[in-house]
Amino acid sequence: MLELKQVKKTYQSNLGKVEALRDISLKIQDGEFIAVMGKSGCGKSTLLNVIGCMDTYDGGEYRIEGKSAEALNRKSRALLRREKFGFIFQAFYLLPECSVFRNVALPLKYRKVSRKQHRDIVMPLLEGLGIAELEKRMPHELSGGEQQRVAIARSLVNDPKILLADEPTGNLDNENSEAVIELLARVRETLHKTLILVTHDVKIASYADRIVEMRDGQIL
Ligand SMILES: Nc1ncnc2c1ncn2[C@@H]1O[C@H](COP(=O)(O)OP(=O)(O)OP(=O)(O)O)[C@@H](O)[C@H]1O
Repeated sequence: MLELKQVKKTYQSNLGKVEALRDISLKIQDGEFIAVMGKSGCGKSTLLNVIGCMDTYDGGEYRIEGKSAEALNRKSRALLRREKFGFIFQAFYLLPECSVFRNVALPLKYRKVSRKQHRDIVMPLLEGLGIAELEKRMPHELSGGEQQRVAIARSLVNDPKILLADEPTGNLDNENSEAVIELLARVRETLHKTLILVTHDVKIASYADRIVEMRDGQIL
């Protein structure tokens, strides 16, 4: 379970202080699918970054399976991030010079999983997501929807419990958006993941169990 209690995050910029998160309290149960919605600048990405230990917070409390995220140093935070979370972004962030297979296998390299094992881990994932035939293609040879499917495979390769998706359909047309959200919903269901997804799109959010609506750094 993930639990945030009155979490605060303030950015300092040239223009002064920005209170991106103001007393956010939220409990997310294992296996839940949550959509985070709200106007541009209301703090959705900041919330996702704090939840995924990509960013620190400066007030309140955040517990991951009962453990406080505050006490963690940089290295422990990075380890926790790698072990527990899979990330999916609007811009896919595939490495342009690497094949589909190598993009998906990349997180295994960082975990020092032997090369021999890469195929046994990556291919079933690609098959499950219906993209095994794309394994040798380069990212520029893929459609947006295919690129996002590859990014989803990469997010799953370390078998994280929690998937964090920031506008995963933001760069896709309607047809591909629907295919990607249906895939994410199926992955979450069959692999028993917790899914937290930021979206502007009401139709995409309607797939979630619960919608969290934000405004000016707060949950409505
Ligand atoms: N690194 C930063 N430095 C200063 N201010 C920041 C920084 N990152 C975000 N902000 C500010 O914090 C607030 C929340 O930003 P955030 O990106 O979380 O919003 P968002 O709801 O995800 O927006 P969008 O839908 O446009 O992606 C905004 O006012 C933004 O300008």
